[in-house]
Amino acid sequence: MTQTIIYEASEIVVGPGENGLDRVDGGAIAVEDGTVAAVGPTEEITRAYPPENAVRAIDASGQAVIPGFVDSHTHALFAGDRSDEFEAKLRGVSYQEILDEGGGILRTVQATRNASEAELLDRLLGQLDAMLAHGTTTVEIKSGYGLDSETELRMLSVIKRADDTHPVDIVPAYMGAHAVPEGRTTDDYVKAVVTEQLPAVERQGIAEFCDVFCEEGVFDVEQSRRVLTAGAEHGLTPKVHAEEFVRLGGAQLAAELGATSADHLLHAEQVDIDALNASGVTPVLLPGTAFSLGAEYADARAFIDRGASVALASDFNPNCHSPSMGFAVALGCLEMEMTPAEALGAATHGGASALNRSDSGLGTLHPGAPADLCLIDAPSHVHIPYTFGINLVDTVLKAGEVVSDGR
Ligand SMILES: N=CN[C@@H](CCC(=O)O)C(=O)O
Ligand SMILES: [Zn+2]
Repeated sequence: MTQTIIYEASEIVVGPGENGLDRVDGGAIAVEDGTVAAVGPTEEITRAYPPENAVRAIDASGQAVIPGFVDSHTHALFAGDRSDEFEAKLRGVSYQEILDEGGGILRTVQATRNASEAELLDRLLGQLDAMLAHGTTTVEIKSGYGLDSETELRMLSVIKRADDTHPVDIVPAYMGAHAVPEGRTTDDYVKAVVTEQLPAVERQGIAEFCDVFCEEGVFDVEQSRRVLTAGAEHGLTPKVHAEEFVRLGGAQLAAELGATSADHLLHAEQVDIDALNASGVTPVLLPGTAFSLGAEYADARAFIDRGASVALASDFNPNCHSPSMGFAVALGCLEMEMTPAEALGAATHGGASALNRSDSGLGTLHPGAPADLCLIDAPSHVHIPYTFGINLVDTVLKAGEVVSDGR
């Protein structure tokens, strides 16, 4: 028996195709065993999969169906509250001035070290509820607010427990090299990451990726190379925070190491784009960060026009306090000259490639892909950026099961 059939949708966004993003107007989608069995025009699909024979039949008249968002870059697990820094930034204090005075990441580190595992889990589950309600069905979450073995492992353990209990799939990334803890030199701390934290992270066996903040005043290219090379020796795939505030060389490092993604890239140049393309590194663009910092946006057109398949992610963190992928899509269109189809593709199958998960069809609704999808209260995907500031996500299915009913 067909598990679920969704029919009469105004539009179904299927995934990348010959002309960009394939869509079906007046479409239906059949789900069996948690995956997409068939997608196409309603008449054709309902003939093969009659709604009366399905366990669940959803009339999607007036609604569009899109793949669930794949948010490939977040720091969603943290304690504390940095809304006062938001006000300071509005008064003109810079992100790096705040960090230099022990605020920013270092303040979240203090709060996270002081939080119990139960408190952290409770907080993360709340964030995941918000993400799911906004249509995110897969999210990458980094550690990096511990900066010592004990708290980094605690963060990863909380990420795993949340993944085990919450419908949103979590991809765990270790980011001990997120900042240099107070009282340590950078080289001394890199040594601790390489000789103490990484072996412990490997023994724990939760993290899949290793990320580093390659940035002026944080970790330089050589230090970042040491962290990522050691991470790879401990079984972790590299990712790089690159060219966020200045052009330091993180993108070239990502290309050299064959990283899965290079993220931020606000100051990347043509040669960096070409190097990333040549090495198959997915560029992850984070417009919410530029928006909240009042910074220049990454040049999405330069990437796309050079043939890169970019990802858009939320970068949800205490400095960019929105987990909404719909908002990232709106910024992609309104501030980065992306078309709605490009932005939605970047937020779905683009995210899957930034997490090494394209092979499963994640981020698409092609037959065989996981049935992770959202019904939205609008007739087409164009309404997602067009109706910025409003959450259009109604029902969400994860692996074919209804996990959020839009209420
Ligand atoms: N740039 C470094 N890390 C985060 C910010 C984390 C924070 O400010 O707490 C980012 O990706 O934007
Ligand atoms: Zn980040």
